[in-house]
Amino acid sequence: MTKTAILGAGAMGESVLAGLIRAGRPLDSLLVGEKREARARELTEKHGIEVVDNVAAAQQADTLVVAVKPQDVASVLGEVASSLRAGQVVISLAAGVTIATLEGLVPEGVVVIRVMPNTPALVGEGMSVMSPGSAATAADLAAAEQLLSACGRVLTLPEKQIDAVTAISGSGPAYVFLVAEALIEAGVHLGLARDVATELAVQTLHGSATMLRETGTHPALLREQVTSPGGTTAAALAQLEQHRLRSAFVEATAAARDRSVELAGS
Ligand SMILES: NC(=O)C1=CN([C@@H]2O[C@H](COP(=O)(O)OP(=O)(O)OC[C@H]3O[C@@H](n4cnc5c(N)ncnc54)[C@H](OP(=O)(O)O)[C@@H]3O)[C@@H](O)[C@H]2O)C=CC1
Ligand SMILES: O=C(O)[C@@H]1CCC=N1
Repeated sequence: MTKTAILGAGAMGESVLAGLIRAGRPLDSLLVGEKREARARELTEKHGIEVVDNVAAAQQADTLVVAVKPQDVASVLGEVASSLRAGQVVISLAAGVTIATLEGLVPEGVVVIRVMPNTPALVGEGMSVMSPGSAATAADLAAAEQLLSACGRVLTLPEKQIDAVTAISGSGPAYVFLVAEALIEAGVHLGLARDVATELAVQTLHGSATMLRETGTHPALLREQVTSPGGTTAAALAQLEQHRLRSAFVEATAAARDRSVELAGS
């Protein structure tokens, strides 16, 4: 089996790592590049994974998943560049780091694929969008898709859409977790015990997402089914409309998209 190394096992890198392990990827086909001793020990204890330095990871792996902060991508790829060889695949998860920048940081012939994942990869329910670099073949893309599909769903889109993708699915889990938090707090405000409010909110989010996925019905129709004329839901939705929830999402995602564009220039 080919070897995959994850350089930078923070929130996103560890989510991908855990997703791959959960999907049954053999531990000896995975490596992590991590410079901090204590974190390396923690990752080995938690996942049973071999942790090495970035250069050793680059030498041993066929595919490198770069999951460091956008501002650290250049230094990490600079560190491993002389160990990279033609045909090796570099998958960058970094927001705002363009394919052109990535290709300028690796030797010619190294395949670059830019990916925007999200943290539900941890439980095999991630959403990843891939944009192929100029040297990527159909076989490289198929292999990357196979790797990422262990962590959830995968789409391939042109790079020009990646900033918008980042705003919707990359950052998206944070919006959903914020909604969960808000619903739980609202339940507590209404007098429910916190654990009860949490169970109600989490199962309602899970059930609603499953219903969207399994029925394929438009969310507006599903919302109408909940909204009895003159009832409780109509009263609540009127408040959410008055507080401009829809335009808050339009403005929030535009801000995320703009920040992704801005990161490309930094
Ligand atoms: N978090 C998310 O939901 C998403 C993140 N991303 C992208 O993933 C990337 C990582 O983000 P996130 O996980 O949130 O950030 P974190 O800060 O949680 O993770 C970055 C990791 O990189 C490690 N690191 C830093 N320098 C090096 C190095 N030289 N060699 C090896 N490891 C190094 C850090 O280790 P240490 O702590 O020891 O410094 C840390 O574990 C970003 O580029 C982000 O844009 C993309 C989609 C979603
Ligand atoms: O907040 C960020 O910049 C990263 C990219 C998408 C989600 N988290």
